[in-house]
Amino acid sequence: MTMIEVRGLRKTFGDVVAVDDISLSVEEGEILGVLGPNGAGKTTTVESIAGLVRPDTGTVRVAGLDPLTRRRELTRVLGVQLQEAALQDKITVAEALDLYAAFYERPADGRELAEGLGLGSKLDTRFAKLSGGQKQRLSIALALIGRPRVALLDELTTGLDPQSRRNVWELVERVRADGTTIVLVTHFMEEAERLCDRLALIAGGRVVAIDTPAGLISSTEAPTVMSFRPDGPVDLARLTAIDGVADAREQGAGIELRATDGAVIEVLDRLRADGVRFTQLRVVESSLDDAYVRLVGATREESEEVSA
Ligand SMILES: Nc1ncnc2c1ncn2[C@@H]1O[C@H](COP(=O)(O)OP(=O)(O)OP(=O)(O)O)[C@@H](O)[C@H]1O
Repeated sequence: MTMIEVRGLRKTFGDVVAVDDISLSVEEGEILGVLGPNGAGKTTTVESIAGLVRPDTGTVRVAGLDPLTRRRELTRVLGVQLQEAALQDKITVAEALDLYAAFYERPADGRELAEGLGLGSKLDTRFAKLSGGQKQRLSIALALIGRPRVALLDELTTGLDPQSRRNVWELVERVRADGTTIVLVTHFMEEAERLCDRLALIAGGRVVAIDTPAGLISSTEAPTVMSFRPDGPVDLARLTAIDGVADAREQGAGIELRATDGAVIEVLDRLRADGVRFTQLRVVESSLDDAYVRLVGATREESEEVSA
């Protein structure tokens, strides 16, 4: 079942096109990661899904509901964590959890949630006295306390220390196991790869790629990175002439190139045929980070060409 459906979304603020044309859908129980440069339109997209922003054109459905006209029903299915949590300064962590839990028929146990997020010792602390990372974790707890069918998490772990980040990941994995559908905006590739079933790469207000993390990595032309240190000069042109080899270059005392899996074997054959000996051979799969930079970089070059 499709839980979130976004079609032809466009939103401008004066002259700024925040979202140009975005369509995507998220299936029930799926975690969709949203990645992209600052100002790409990620938050505007998520806020449109939450019904907090009115799109200029396009449609949004969450569990079949239009977030703009069915707000009351939507609050029962949707949990939202936005970038900046704002609560009254004097409210304590326990009070905030109780207050939010009261909105829902079947809330999660607030204490348990707080414990899982490392806030167990902060239940009686007032909001104003929490650190930035603790406020952030409280906002995650508040987004999830209603056991929502759909959770929107914007910059889930930005500003959290490594241990807190891992606690949050484990919590998200438990929530996923309950069947919650999640849209998660992140700038962290490790987080995206670990938690997300699919990733939408957004740049310039458009989806430039949407696929599984592995699919994005292998969609690049030359997904393998090979490096070695030769014992003498190497003719780089002879290596780049091999079908499937891209970007052969000198890197310090060695050579680094990108290639398809098949081309790596041909490179080794060519080196042997040319009598080149080498040490420190490394062959690794290119990372999600590489795929991100290449896919987002390609759209930047395109838009520069258009505006040039
Ligand atoms: N309320 C607003 N008024 C004016 N401009 C806005 C408003 N909200 C967003 N924008 C602009 O729309 C564009 C997209 O912003 P958005 O917050 O959606 O980006 P983002 O991808 O979430 O960025 P980041 O990674 O920095 O959080 C930006 O150029 C931003 O300045």
